[in-house]
Amino acid sequence: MIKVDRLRKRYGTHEAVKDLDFSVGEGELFAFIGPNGSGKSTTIRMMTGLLKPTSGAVELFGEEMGMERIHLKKRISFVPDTPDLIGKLTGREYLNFISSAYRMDEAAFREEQQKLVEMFELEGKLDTLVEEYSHGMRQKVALIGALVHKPDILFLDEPTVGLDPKSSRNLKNYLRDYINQGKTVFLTTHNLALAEEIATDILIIYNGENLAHGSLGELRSRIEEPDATLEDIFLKLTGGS
Ligand SMILES: Nc1ncnc2c1ncn2[C@@H]1O[C@H](COP(=O)(O)OP(=O)(O)OP(=O)(O)O)[C@@H](O)[C@H]1O
Repeated sequence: MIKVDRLRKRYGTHEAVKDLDFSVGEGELFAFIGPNGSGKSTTIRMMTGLLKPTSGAVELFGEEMGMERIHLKKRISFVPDTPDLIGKLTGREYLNFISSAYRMDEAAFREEQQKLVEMFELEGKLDTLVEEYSHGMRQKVALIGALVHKPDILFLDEPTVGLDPKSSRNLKNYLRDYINQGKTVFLTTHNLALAEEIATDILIIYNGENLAHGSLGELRSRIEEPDATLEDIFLKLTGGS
């Protein structure tokens, strides 16, 4: 579903992402973790065709991804770390806009929207202007917009930031079901407990480079601590105490 090949990004003289190589298959949840400024958002923006790589390539569904690849973009969703929704629309108008942009069947849209609105406890709040929503409510509407058309690949940059504990848990369960249906999820997060619980594959990026990659079990073997948590592994490999 995803293949990243020697991906690099330079901002001026700063090498933000250096020679990243990995792939993600169907039914996998790939957790991309790393300290602040390590290159996660830069990578995810290149993967979703929002930022041009300095060199290297990203393939989605076996085809090279790029800014103009609309037919690939139709099959994915991306929720950035700070979703920039249109403030003068209500939540309902925003979701209707998403539905028409993705040419969704009206009945399928209504049914899926209803499920997601219940999951995030936004009943009765969809007719409020987005600019009047709290940060968490905006995050929820952005997530509903990303999930409602059931993309084949879901890219999430820090999806649980701003969500209350119940919504975080509901999202976690939703993502688990989602990959069980053969969909693919690529997420960045500082919530290592969440990544430990649901990721099938984990990559730790450090200063733009692949520091470690594998399943939780493989990462535990790498530091020779069979009972280590992902937090233990992360801190050990990135030099934390
Ligand atoms: N538009 C830009 N121009 C110049 N430098 C940038 C730009 N965007 C990011 N950077 C730099 O690239 C590096 C990687 O940033 P990036 O936002 O990808 O990190 P991140 O891992 O997502 O961080 P965080 O966990 O804090 O969100 C940082 O050193 C950052 O300062």
